[in-house]
Amino acid sequence: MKGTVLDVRRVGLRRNGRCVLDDVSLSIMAGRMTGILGPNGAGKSTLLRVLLGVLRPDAGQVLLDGRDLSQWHRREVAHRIAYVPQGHISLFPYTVRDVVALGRVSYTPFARKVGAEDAAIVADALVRLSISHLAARSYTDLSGGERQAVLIARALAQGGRILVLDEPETGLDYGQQQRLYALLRELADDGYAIVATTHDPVRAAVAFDHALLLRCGRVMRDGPAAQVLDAQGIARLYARGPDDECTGAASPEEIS
Ligand SMILES: Nc1ncnc2c1ncn2[C@@H]1O[C@H](COP(=O)(O)OP(=O)(O)OP(=O)(O)O)[C@@H](O)[C@H]1O
Repeated sequence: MKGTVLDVRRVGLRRNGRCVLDDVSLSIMAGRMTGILGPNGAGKSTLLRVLLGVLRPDAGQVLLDGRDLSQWHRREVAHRIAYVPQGHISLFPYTVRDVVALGRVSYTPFARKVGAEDAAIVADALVRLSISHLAARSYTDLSGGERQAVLIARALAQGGRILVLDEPETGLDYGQQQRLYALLRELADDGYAIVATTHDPVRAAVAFDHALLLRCGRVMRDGPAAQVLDAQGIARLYARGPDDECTGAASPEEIS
């Protein structure tokens, strides 16, 4: 499909003998914000790890720019896909500039210091996130929202055009969430492919272009966010039911 940068095709994955993803397909497209939603244990984080190439599917495949993800060198993947973890707290009091510079590690030969070009890229990322004033501050002293901005700056400095975020709004107040989603929209409008898990279906219906609803490792719905996350879709996604223990799964439903 035109604009597809990551193509998840009928992926299945077992962990410790348990099926955690079953026949999951999803197209991640440039310029689009894709949300992955589902109850606890639905397989959202597992799917993100498959997208990042950290977990390899047992069935199906993931194509990055048309080539199987497992065939790419890790460094090449790092230059294309950046991960923004959830509520990350560093144990070391690195400065904000140093944390963002970690995005350049895969470009820097071993033991070489960050060069002038890397420093300029780091500075640009700080400007983009409006956090240049924090550059010399210790990352460990920042608020949750500031840390989130730093991690997104690090992802931008990494140079990839695919951003994968794990529950990015966690711990942010309403205003910070609004600003976060406005920023992600700006990035998508600039051509970035944004893919994020979230536990907020009401916001996701408005903020995302596309949504994949997972239940028990299977796709329950997949389509335009506002359509799949209507009242009925949300109710079905989070309803208690016989598949609460994930012994069965809802039938997939295509919405276009
Ligand atoms: N290493 C593992 N071994 C066995 N089962 C696992 C392993 N990792 C994850 N699982 C199971 O896979 C299922 C999906 O987990 P996952 O973390 O992807 O869910 P999630 O949708 O991200 O949940 P949450 O919303 O709670 O973060 C869960 O039932 C989990 O217990």
